[in-house]
Amino acid sequence: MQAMVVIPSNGHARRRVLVDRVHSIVSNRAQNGDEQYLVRWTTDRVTNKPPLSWHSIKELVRCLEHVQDYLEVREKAKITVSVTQGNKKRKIPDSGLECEERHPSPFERNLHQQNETPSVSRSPSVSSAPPSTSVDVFNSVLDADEHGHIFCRNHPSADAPQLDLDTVHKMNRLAHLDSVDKALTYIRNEYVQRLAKVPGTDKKPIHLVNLQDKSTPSLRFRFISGYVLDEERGVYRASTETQEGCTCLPNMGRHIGCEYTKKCDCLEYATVDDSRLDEAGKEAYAEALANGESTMGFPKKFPYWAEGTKREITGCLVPFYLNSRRPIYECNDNCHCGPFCRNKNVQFGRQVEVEIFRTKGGRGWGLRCKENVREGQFIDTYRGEVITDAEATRREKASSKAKASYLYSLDKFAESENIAEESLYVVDGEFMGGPTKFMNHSCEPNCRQYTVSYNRHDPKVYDIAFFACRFIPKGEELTFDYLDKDDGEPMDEPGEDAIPCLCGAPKCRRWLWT
Ligand SMILES: C[S@@+](CC[C@H](N)C(=O)[O-])C[C@H]1O[C@@H](n2cnc3c(N)ncnc32)[C@H](O)[C@@H]1O
Repeated sequence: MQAMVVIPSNGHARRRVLVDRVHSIVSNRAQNGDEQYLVRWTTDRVTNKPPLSWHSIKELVRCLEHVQDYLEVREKAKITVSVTQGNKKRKIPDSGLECEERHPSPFERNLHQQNETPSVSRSPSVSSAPPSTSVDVFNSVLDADEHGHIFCRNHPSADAPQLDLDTVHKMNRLAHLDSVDKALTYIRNEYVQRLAKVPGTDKKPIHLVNLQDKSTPSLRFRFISGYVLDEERGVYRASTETQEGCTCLPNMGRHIGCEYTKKCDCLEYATVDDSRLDEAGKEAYAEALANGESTMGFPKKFPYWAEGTKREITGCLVPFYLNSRRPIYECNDNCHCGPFCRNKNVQFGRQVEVEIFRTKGGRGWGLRCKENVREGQFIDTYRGEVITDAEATRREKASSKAKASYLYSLDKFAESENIAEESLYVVDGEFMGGPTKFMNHSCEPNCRQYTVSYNRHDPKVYDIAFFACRFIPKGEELTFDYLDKDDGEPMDEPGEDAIPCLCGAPKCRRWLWT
């Protein structure tokens, strides 16, 4: 049962604004040394006077995504204002309205500079509530439930002070003068806390550093450790029955088990190692290829350096794979070879301590390593929602070309398996994914993306794994070539809305996307 209570606007530390009912944050102000934000509550009415109330940042700890959205709009509006000063026209944040330069009215000033005694929202059900001239709650009244969750009633109150959204947008000119540092710190701390909960961070942490400005990556992003398939729109993996495991046994030693590549079923589609074929073997292989037959029984290229080679390169990609675009087929959970099989690597996840950092050159956030990385060492996979091609096109159209793109097509086997473009899947790492979301493009990259499959019979869902293509010293930014171009391969002619590349490499192709 929810209790009708009077809620001090900067009340008890445990009181929290109920995030499910919040529409957005629409303003900010400084109040008695505290930072406050104007919450616009959801309502089923179409109105220019929705429920609004001021809250201390402490009460907004469950709504920091909304606060961050507001601060982003506010920051952009600040830039717009400074760019357009001089022609006396201003773009107003959020509303898209333009207004002539004007001075705030005394009412607006009052809204922003109130510093009277603790203000109180009025509830008709609380008869003892003192009459108040407070303007902390507008167009409605606040309630709280027994858990201290504050929410606004979903019907108008003629009793409450009135405030419309146009006035809020106009008074936001003053909001730009007030500090939002506390909110920025809360947002950053929240992000850091979330980073600490990402699976695998106990062994290999993910850090966050920003020496450029006070921003934090979006809190709307969710860290995930595996793909999230959009099953509602028909995205599925091939059935698990097709995910046959191999019959190699564990701990059989070098050149036995999966490394005895003639026998490992998982390597059926891996590249044949023709350097290990004698004349008769070469002939048989040519015949198998000509007849489109399975190459099972021929020795295959094993993807990783195995034990017995130098300890420091064990587990790294061998040059054959490193320098080619060949898919890597790893063993899977149905295999008999067990967890220590040397053909299992990427599936265990990130092995490198990384840092998300704000880049200097206008490329937003980037990712760098906190330890030296060896040539051929696995770094991490790209994660996200797996969506249909149609859904990816819809999302792409809905956002501008200049906006950061996080879409990654799973088209490796399209040609060989004759999969039509519209049947392909796409990984979208914008709203959920891993730290590789922050890897920027370079025309001379230090990492490269590889296809890693755990089910050779599923050409539509596989992992995209990043490996170092050369030694990367600790602290260097991790980059890959978004277009996966070969050295010297030219770009298409840039169109009108082509995006310039800011990688700064000597051999930069100049365009990120043409
Ligand atoms: C996958 S995101 C990389 C992370 C991104 N920097 C961020 O802050 O979230 C890709 C976007 O980063 C930016 N970007 C990456 N590499 C770039 C480059 N070399 N030049 C310009 N922008 C780049 C572009 O906006 C691109 O759409």
